[in-house]
Amino acid sequence: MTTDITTKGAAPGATAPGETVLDARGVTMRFGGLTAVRNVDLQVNSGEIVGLIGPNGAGKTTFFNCLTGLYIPTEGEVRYKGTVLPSQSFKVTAAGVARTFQNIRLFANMTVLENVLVGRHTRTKEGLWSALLRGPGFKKAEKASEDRAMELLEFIGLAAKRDHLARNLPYGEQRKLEIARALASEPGLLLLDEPTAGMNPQETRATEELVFAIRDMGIAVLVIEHDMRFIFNLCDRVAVLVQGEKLVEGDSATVQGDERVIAAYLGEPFEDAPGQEEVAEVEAAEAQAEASTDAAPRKENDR
Ligand SMILES: Nc1ncnc2c1ncn2[C@@H]1O[C@H](COP(=O)(O)OP(=O)(O)OP(=O)(O)O)[C@@H](O)[C@H]1O
Repeated sequence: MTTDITTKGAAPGATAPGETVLDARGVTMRFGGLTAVRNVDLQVNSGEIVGLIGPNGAGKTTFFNCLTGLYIPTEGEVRYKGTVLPSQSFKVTAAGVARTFQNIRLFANMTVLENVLVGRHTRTKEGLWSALLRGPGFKKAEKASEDRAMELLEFIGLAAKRDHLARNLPYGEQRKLEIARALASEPGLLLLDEPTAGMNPQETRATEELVFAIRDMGIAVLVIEHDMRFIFNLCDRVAVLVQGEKLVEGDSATVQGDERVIAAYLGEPFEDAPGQEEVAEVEAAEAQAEASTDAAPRKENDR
């Protein structure tokens, strides 16, 4: 892991301890007749890493999109540090909520450093176009921005590759660069959508450390991930979405042991051998089924 822990001061968007950073209430998102997210409440507090898990199509990304202004929820309200979030994504980023995407969305033909600088556009007066066109305003503010961008690249371990084109980075480094770009907007809350997708175990482990380091800088984190080892190692709290609804929320041990979560998502029914009561229950049910089959007249096509 190349994360430079010496850069680990409080981040500019850091949140005071004990503050509720994200407060989503009754969030519902319908697409025509399909309810992708139904009446979901979720809070993230300062200093927390919260996981959002669930089967494919459960509504996790749709919920993220409702938090970040990509979708306007059909019902419900999303507050960031007590204020209702605006409905446009660039305003949400400016308010202090940054995200990464399931499918990497870097500027492939820009350098590593330029990608991070673009992420800073909500924090510079010059704005996105000036940053892209390198106009006079941008030149003036360039030094301070570049220093901050380099700090972030040091933090994620990509400083040595500042001049490489983003498209030439290995996949795991592209994912890290996305995180650096999100951090460049100085968020108080970072939303990560499947940050370890496609990573090998070493890269996943390094990402775990990176997320802990981000949390330690005072940035709250909400993360969607299918890698359960990653989620249960990392998160203070985990919420489980199934068919758009929040099924369970709790610490890792509670969620891992919840039979509804096992049945709907984790898919490993029992860690231990079934107890005597369960064996007796199954035997009784089998005996009853056998008796009723013998008694019932068979239908033609059962033969
Ligand atoms: N823009 C959209 N228009 C219509 N239906 C949508 C739209 N976006 C998502 N859906 C549907 O909403 C449901 C939830 O999708 P979503 O992508 O949020 O699930 P997910 O939990 O993130 O899945 P995965 O783990 O596979 O990424 C799915 O049935 C999906 O097809």
